[in-house]
Amino acid sequence: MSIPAAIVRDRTGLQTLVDSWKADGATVGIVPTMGALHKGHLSLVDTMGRHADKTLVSIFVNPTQFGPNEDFDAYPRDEAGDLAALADTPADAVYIPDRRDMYPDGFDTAIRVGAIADRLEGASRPGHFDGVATIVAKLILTARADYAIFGEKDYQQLCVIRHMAADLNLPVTILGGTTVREDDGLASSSRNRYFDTESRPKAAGLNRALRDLTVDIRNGLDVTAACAKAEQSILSAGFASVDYVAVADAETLAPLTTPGARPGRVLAAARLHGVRLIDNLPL
Ligand SMILES: Nc1ncnc2c1ncn2[C@@H]1O[C@H](COP(=O)(O)OP(=O)(O)OP(=O)(O)O)[C@@H](O)[C@H]1O
Ligand SMILES: CC(C)(CO)[C@@H](O)C(=O)[O-]
Ligand code: BAL
Repeated sequence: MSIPAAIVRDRTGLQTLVDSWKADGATVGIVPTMGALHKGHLSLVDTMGRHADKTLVSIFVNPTQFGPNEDFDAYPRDEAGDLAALADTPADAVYIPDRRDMYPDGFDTAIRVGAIADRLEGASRPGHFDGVATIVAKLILTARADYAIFGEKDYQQLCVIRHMAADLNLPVTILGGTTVREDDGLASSSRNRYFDTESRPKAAGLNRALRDLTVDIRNGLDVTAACAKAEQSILSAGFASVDYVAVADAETLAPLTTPGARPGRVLAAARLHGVRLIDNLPL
């Protein structure tokens, strides 16, 4: 077992490393994460290894994307486990900055993406995507990344980042990675660690409801009725509350009232055992 060749903890170290890669003519791919790595993250690392000459994984629990009542303090942190998980993957280096390296005294800039960031997750988590867009732009630019990859599990995040990269002419190709799931359909997620043995089996109810929703929509059930049915199904599975169930345009995430006219996506967010889960599927 081998750990990734380099662990860098500040941006100067990262810039020196990237300079040496670029001097050799290598392309650089970044896999941004918040750690507590699981098989979903590792699939992104594998995919990046097939696109870029050098693969960089970043691990940083970004405070600016968490709301005041969210789980920033409790978010799982496991550096030793993460480094072990990255052994024998295509990761060439891991960037693990601290808060001061990322947000030095006087840092006072934010990127705000428009309508696509305001709906769904943006409505439930005000300011969330400002924090995501700002840190992702900073990571891409610091790493001089030719490629950056994000999972479809956080589908709106992927759309927001694509939008930002296009609007700002960032010289990077944004890749999407398909959602990796547990055997019962639950999307792999760092927050799944919060479940106990009683709540964990119930969590699969979110994906089940979305699968049924895609069938209902394809069978021509009215969108409002189909979403209401899915919401009821999530609650019946044992979830305490549902933030949203939506049928949306796959690119803009605007509500899709006439499915079939454009590629669509079904998305939902709900709470179980104090854990906020999200999931989505193509329509
Ligand atoms: N099951 C998955 N399949 C594919 N990609 C994933 C999966 N889970 C997370 N990712 C992606 O990994 C990257 C880092 O995500 P993050 O570190 O927040 O992990 P997470 O499991 O999504 O955690 P959280 O519990 O906070 O949602 C993001 O691009 C995210 O979309
Ligand atoms: C992209 C990201 C690493 C930015 O902090 C985070 O939102 C995540 O892990 O999905
Ligand atoms: N995986 C998305 C990061 C977040 O929930 O803040």
